[in-house]
Amino acid sequence: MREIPEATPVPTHARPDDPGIPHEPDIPDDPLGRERSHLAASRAALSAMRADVQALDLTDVTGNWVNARILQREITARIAALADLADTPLFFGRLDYLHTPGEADSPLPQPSADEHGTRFYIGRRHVHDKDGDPMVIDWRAPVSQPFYRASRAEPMDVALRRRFGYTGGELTAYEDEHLSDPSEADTGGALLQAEIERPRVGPMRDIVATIQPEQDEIVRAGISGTVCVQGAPGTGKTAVGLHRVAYLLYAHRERLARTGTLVVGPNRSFLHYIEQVLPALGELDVAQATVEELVAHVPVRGTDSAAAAQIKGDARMAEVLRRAVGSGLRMPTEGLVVVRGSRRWRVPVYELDEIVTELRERDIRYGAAREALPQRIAHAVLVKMELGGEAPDDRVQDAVARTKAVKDAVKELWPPVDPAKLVLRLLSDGEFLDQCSEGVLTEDERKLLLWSKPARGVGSAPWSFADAVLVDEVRDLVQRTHSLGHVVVDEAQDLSPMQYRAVGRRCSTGSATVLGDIAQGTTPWATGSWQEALSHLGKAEARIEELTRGFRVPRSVIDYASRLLPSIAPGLAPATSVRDSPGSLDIRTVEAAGLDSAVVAACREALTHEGSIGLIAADARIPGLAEALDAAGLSRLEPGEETSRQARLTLVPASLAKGLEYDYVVADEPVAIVDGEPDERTGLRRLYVVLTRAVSGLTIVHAAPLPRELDSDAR
Ligand SMILES: Nc1ncnc2c1ncn2[C@@H]1O[C@H](COP(=O)(O)OP(=O)(O)OP(=O)(O)O)[C@@H](O)[C@H]1O
Repeated sequence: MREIPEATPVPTHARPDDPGIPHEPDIPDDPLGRERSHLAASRAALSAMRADVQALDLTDVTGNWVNARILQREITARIAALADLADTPLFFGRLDYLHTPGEADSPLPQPSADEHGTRFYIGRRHVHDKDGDPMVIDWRAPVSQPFYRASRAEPMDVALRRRFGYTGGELTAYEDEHLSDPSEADTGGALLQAEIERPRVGPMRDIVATIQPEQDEIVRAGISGTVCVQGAPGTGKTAVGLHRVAYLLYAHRERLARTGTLVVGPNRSFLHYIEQVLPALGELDVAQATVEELVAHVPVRGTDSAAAAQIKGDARMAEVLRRAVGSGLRMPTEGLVVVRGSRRWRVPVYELDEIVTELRERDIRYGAAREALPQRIAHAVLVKMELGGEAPDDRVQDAVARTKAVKDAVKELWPPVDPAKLVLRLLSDGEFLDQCSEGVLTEDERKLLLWSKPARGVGSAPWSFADAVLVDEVRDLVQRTHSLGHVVVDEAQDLSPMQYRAVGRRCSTGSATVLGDIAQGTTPWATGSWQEALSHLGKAEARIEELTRGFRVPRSVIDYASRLLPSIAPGLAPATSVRDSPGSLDIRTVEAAGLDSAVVAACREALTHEGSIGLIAADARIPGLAEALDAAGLSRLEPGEETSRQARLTLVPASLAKGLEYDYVVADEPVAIVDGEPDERTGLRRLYVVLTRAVSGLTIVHAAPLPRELDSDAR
């Protein structure tokens, strides 16, 4: 980070004998020095906390080795969580309250240096001294909230908000806002601005020091409701989603430890990119998966045409599958006889009919009903036994349920369903498909669904990703999918209705955070309305929030990319940019023969700047550009590979650019990016994604004319 001069002189109420400041013999009398000694004392306290945990003797407290191992694992995790990371400052802010929080009505007139509890240092984790008094407060604690939300208009009882600036782990600057002092002017926040504009190297980092009020509202929203965030590129959706997970794990740790949390992202390189954020916030117990991974019940080796995938992803398929699952159900045509010893017990057909009808009408899973059926039949037998003077107990009922007669009847009336085999039959057997989709799908749609050659077995069928989602739906119809406590779905605009259902059943009893941007939807089934998407997710009552303040893309670049909005998402407001620097936008027109070498030259120039570089091109152009870079001796990374100071250039196929960002982006031949998609709107949306990945500058290199939508006169 850049060195920032001290923004504000000595705060009036900070004295060396303040409670938050260690009582050391040589306490510096300059404010920065005092803050540094609080940092040093906090680090010492943290290492004492760590040493305490390390010194725990488990021999007496654990009765057996299983307990000992569980405890040991927890302790190892706790020790790891208490590590003092050199490059993550222990605290980044300070709040001085006017009154002791929780006692807002208390008559304390001014923040007093003698009052404990009025001053809080805000950091990534809680640190306390040997007496248990807090030295650093977790950013997620309620007393930290005003750090993010308080304003001059609503100071939330805060007298002073101080932000700290660090250079290479050293506390080098601070900046104050006296929120309750009407005479102080708004200084704009140079530290905040510098932190936001810091160049990017390596994976995504946390934004815990600079979360903005509108983001904080989403981060701290209650766990019981689902929140959906429509956000323009770079407005912090991904960052907000990850911080929300960290917040929920803090506020509802026990509940979520039991039920689990999951982040769903569009692809592995995206998940690699965000992978470091939660551990940096001290949260390790969060699963990450793509939708493909969630539904990996069959080996996917086939692909669908866009038209076929669209139908397979249509919500109407849920009804087709429901019918398919129920297609094997039979009503009884004859009674059943159970032989026990010398006696025979008969369940007449009308009684079986009643049992089956009652089970069919109940809202339970196919598999659960199938498990209940033998017990119901056995119970009917038991009643007869009692009427016949016998006194059977529960074991007799179980034994009756296991008799061949009952098992045969169950197989006949309620046959087992193998989800993959059922979907295989649906996609191979035209008659069966007709029967299940009567009145739901058109003739043409059915034709699109059928495989050109019926598949012989589950192992060899040409399963596509969309088919795997169908199998997942059937699995859920047979047996309820386990629901997690909270699921975050990023880039959600690209999910099909059937994929929403797949994600939704994984949080059916929990809640979700849905993040996306309609303008960045690049699948043929991309959602046009969040309301509709949320109803497929099973969360129609979710709250929808919109973010438009962009933290990534500089003004000149976002204004340019936003020229595409009227064609790709007419209803959406263009993003603004909070970045002070207007950024650089450079559009170079070259001869077709010189395109590759001009692109290489642009990359070379970009490498003269600090930070990461992304060369983004249509997927079809990637092999050629890889060769050109190799020939020029420029080393390149694959998306998802970590950038370092030595290797900073990533060659990114346009199809994988979503969610990623680079300090400088070189965009190759926009028209090729548009033409790489099945239709023009999708192509322009893909281009919009590509043009909005840059943090500091964008260079566009093209030989073919640019799409006319980018031409300001054509708008
Ligand atoms: N409050 C903030 N302070 C500092 N940086 C921020 C803040 N909010 C977001 N950012 C940064 O802005 C960049 C964009 O954020 P993020 O990737 O979460 O946006 P997004 O809305 O998911 O974008 P996209 O739609 O393009 O995927 C990231 O580098 C993120 O760290």
